[in-house]
Order: sequence, then C-alpha cells, then structure tokens
Amino acid sequence: MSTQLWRLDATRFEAADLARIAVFAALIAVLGLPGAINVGVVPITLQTLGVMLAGAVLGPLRGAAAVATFIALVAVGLPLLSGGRGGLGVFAGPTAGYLTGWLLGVIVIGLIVRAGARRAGAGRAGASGPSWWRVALGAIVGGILAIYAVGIPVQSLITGMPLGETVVTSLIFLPGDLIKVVLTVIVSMALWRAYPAAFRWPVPAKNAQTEHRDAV
Ligand SMILES: O=C(O)CCCC[C@@H]1SC[C@@H]2NC(=O)N[C@@H]21
Repeated sequence: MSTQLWRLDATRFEAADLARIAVFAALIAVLGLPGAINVGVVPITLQTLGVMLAGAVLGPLRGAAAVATFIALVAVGLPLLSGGRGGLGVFAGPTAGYLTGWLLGVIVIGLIVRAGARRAGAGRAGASGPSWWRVALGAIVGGILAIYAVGIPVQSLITGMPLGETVVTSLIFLPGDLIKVVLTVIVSMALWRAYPAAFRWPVPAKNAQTEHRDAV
C-alpha cells in the first residue's frame, strides 16, 4: 500500500502527546518507588519496565521524549531514581551508561514495534494493534541488549573492572529483565485492547480521524 494512503504525522507533537510523554515519564519515576535490589554498584530496578513500556506504547520519538524528560528531571536533582537518587553526580557514576542506554533502548523498542504497524493495518478497515512478538522482540533487543551495550562498557570504564568480568556480573540482571519483557507484552496488549488511544499508531487514511493514528 502506498504511503499516500496513510496518514503519517511523525514529528508534530499535539497536546495529547505531551500528556502521554508526561504520563510515561511519571510512570518511570513511580516504578522507582519500590526501591531496588542492590547486587553491586548497579541496582536491579523496575524502572526499565517503564522504559520498555514507553517504547512499545509511544513509539521511538515520543518514547525517547518521555525517557529524556525523566533523565532531565534526574539531572536537575530530583530524587527519582530508585533509592531516591538524583543529581548530576549520577551521570559520573557506574550506572551512567545504563541511563544513557535507556534513551537508546526506548528508541530501538519503538522502532521495532512500530515497524509492523503499517503492515498490521494494511488493507483493513481499522488499525490492528501491535503484535505481541514484536513487542517481545523490541523489549529484548532495545530493553535488554541496547541498554547493556551502553551500560556495561561504561560501568567497566568507571569502576575499572575488566569488561569480561563486568559482562559476567551483569548476567544477574537477566532474569529480572526477562520478566519485565513478559510484563511489557502483557501490559501493552491489554492496554491496546482497553484503550488504543494511548498508542500512536498508523491507520489507513480513510480512518485517519481516529485517535490512534500516527506512525512514530
Ligand atoms: O538507578 C540507576 O542509576 C540506573 C539503574 C540502571 C540499572 C540497570 S538497567 C539494566 C539492568 N537491569 C536492571 O534491573 N538493572 C540494570
């Protein structure tokens, strides 16, 4: 199907987008409230679940805006990281790479989930939602691999621990992060069914008046 038949409005942020971005930035903050499991210098935290959900639901651009908003609030000193941490010092600490990785991760998740959006809606009267396997793939590649790819080398650099050893110690995050992938799939699919307007999702142009309509 040609792109003219699709209403694509990737970069225009509407008031509803700002609300979505704020909601997901707040969700990431709230997921820090239960605290963290301290297994070394980098904690196991629920906040990465918020990052995965932001990418799956908002897409790469608006998801990145939500994570960037959260990171900016941390940078100006709000104690929004698990354990009530915040401030510029965090960005010189062992978790600095993971925080930067959240930004890369949310973009990767959004791109992978959205890559199926047009195909899913093509030729149908209304838009189909995200496919569960794309959400799972996006959360694994973006929410785990991309975040680790930035976080582990920076952790190694800052702590002085050899890279190989840092990789091995980071395996402790994997079981929890895989559970977060499953939760991301369950919550995303349930949210699509209950409230598709939460998503930014392309539909054929003839249905472009519906709320869940954009691409990225
Ligand atoms: O609180 C911070 O300063 C950032 C925490 C980063 C935690 C990383 S993200 C990937 C991996 N999964 C976790 O649950 N913890 C680490």
